[in-house]
Amino acid sequence: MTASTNAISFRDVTVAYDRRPAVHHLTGGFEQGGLTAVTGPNGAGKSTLLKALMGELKPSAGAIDRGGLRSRDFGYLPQAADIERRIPLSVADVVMLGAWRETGAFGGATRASAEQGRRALAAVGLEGFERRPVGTLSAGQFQRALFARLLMQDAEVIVLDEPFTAIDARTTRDLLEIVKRWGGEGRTVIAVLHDLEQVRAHFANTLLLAREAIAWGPTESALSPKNLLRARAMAESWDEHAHACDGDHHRLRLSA
Ligand SMILES: Nc1ncnc2c1ncn2[C@@H]1O[C@H](COP(=O)(O)OP(=O)(O)OP(=O)(O)O)[C@@H](O)[C@H]1O
Repeated sequence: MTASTNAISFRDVTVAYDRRPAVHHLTGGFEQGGLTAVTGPNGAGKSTLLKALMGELKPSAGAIDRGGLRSRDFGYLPQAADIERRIPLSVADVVMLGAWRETGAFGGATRASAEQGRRALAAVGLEGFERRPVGTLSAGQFQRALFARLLMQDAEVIVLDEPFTAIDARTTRDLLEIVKRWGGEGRTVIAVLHDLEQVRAHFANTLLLAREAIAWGPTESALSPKNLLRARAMAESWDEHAHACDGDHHRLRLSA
């Protein structure tokens, strides 16, 4: 992968909580256009990596080059648990939030954006749900509404954190089609996923993360049995009380 084909590059990036690295000395790039999966064991730093990419967390070392992309070029769907669903918003409200670029922070929906919102709801199979409070939706329906919002955002880079976790098979299938369409349109999609069969079937590139990169490249080779074993071994030997990263280039301290 050459630098010129990367939309976003990481150079020796470490992201730490209380000086304990969750992502450690990560170097590599997300290819421009197409689908890249981020996978790895629990606690591997996948969500942390996305938060750093979105600018929500600041690396304690290294640099992220977003290749001139601005924050408005990114559409981000955090993990379900991170999203507050008890606020009294309707499905239409949630979807129209994706149009803020056109409507402005306090502007009302234009006729064009309202029509776009209806099309987005239809695309995710939620016609007729406009007035429903989001709190009354099933998990799958809520995820569909959030995908409709992403459709409205029309972002160049779409960042998804476990978009199909706790989502029924039919919804997963429908939303996966939208993800594939985004890739086909030349958008860059970066998705944290646990289902390796899904990754192998639909994602050309994969970052296999175990706090550091085990592999980052074409999915077939990134998810080789050898790499998967190594990722698991790394996870089993993580010492949650590991020493703080002192900025050197050693790997994470592993317990004996
Ligand atoms: N806000 C936080 N404060 C302190 N430690 C955190 C925080 N968020 C995550 N961590 C720790 O950082 C490490 C990486 O967490 P992260 O959520 O990024 O992993 P993940 O790969 O997304 O995990 P999972 O697959 O379980 O969602 C874990 O050890 C986790 O406990």
